[in-house]
Amino acid sequence: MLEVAFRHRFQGLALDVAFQAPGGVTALFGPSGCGKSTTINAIAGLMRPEQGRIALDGRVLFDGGTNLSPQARRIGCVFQDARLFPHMTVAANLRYPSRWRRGAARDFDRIAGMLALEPLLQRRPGTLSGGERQRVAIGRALLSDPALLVMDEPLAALDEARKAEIMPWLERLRDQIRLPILYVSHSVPEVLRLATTVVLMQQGRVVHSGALADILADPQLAPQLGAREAGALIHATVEAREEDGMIRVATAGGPMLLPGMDLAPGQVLRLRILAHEVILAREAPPGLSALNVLPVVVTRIQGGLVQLAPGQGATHERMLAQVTPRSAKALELQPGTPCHAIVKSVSVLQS
Ligand SMILES: Nc1ncnc2c1ncn2[C@@H]1O[C@H](COP(=O)(O)OP(=O)(O)OP(=O)(O)O)[C@@H](O)[C@H]1O
Repeated sequence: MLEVAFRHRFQGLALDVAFQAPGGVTALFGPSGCGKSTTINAIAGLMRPEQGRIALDGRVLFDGGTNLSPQARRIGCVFQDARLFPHMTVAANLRYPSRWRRGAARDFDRIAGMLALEPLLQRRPGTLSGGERQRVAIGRALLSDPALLVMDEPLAALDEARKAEIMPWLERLRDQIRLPILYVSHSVPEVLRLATTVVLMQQGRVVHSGALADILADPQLAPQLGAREAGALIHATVEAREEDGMIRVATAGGPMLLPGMDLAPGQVLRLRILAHEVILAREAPPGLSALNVLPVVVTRIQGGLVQLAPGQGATHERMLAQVTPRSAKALELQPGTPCHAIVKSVSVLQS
C-alpha cells in the first residue's frame, strides 16, 4: 500500500495531494498541468515537497524527518522517453540497477525472458524501435527489485502500433508480477484496460479516488473520464456455447449472450457496457432484435445518466444508461424504480 499526502507550492499552482494506492494498477488521471508528474516525482524522490508524508508498505520514504534518496526508496521508474544510457548495450542498461541492489541480478534471466529481451541484449538503444526501448526501460525498472513501479505516460511517445505491442506486456506485469503500479496517463483507453484503481486529479488536488468500475458507473464522476466513456464494467462468467455459436455468460443481472469467441466455461470476463448503448423500458419489451435485456433497479439519476443495479438490486455492481430528461420524466424514473435495460452492444475486456 502506497500512502501519499503532501503539499507543495509552485508559482501558479498549489498542490495538496492525498491518496492511497492499494495493490494492482492505480491510474493518476487528470488534465495537463494538474500535478500528476509532480506527484510521481515526489513519490520517486526526484523532488522534495514542502511538507507531507509518503510511505510504502509502512516504510516512510518522506516526512518531516526522513527524505530517502531515490535509490533507497525501491521504486522503479519508467518515463515517456526510455532514458536508457545510449553508450551501453541493452544488457548493460538492464544490469545497471544491480550496482546498488545486489539481489537484482538473480532475476535477470526471468525478466529478460518475460519481456522477450534476449534478442536485443547486445544492441545499443539507438538501434531499437520506440516500443523495444520502452520494454528495456520496463525491464531495467523491474531489475532494480522495486516495491512499486511508477510509470509516467510510458506509451505517450509511441504510435498506435507500438502501443498495441507494449500493452500486453503491461497487462502481464499487472497480472503475473503482482507488483503495485502507479500509472500516469492521459489516455482513457489505457486507463480502462489497465487500471484497477483511479485517482482523479484537478488543479493540484485529488478530487476522487476509488475502484475503476465504481467511477465508470458513477453519474457524477464518469464524465470526468470523457462523456462517451461513461458506463458499466460488470463481471460475467462464461457458462456455455449455444448451438448458434453465441456464448452464454452469467451476470448479476442474469444471463447474457456474447458473439462467438474463444472462451472457456468458467472463465471470468469484464464486460464494458457504455451508457449510450443502453435503452430503458418500464415493461419487458416484446419482439426486439436486441439479445440482451436485463432486469434492473434504478439507484441514482444525475445529469442525463441513470445508474442501475442489475437484477433485483442485491449486488454492488452498477450499470449506467444515458437518458434524456424528457424520457426520464416520461418513464417516471426514480431511485427504486424497476425497469428493463436493453443492451445494444457489449465489449469484452480481459478478466
Ligand atoms: N520545477 C517547477 N517549477 C515551477 N513550476 C513547476 C515545476 N514543475 C511543475 N511546475 C508546475 O506545476 C504544475 C503541474 O505540473 P505537472 O508536470 O505536475 O502536471 P501534469 O499533470 O503532470 O501535466 P502533464 O499532463 O501536462 O504532464 C504545472 O503548472 C507546472 O508548470
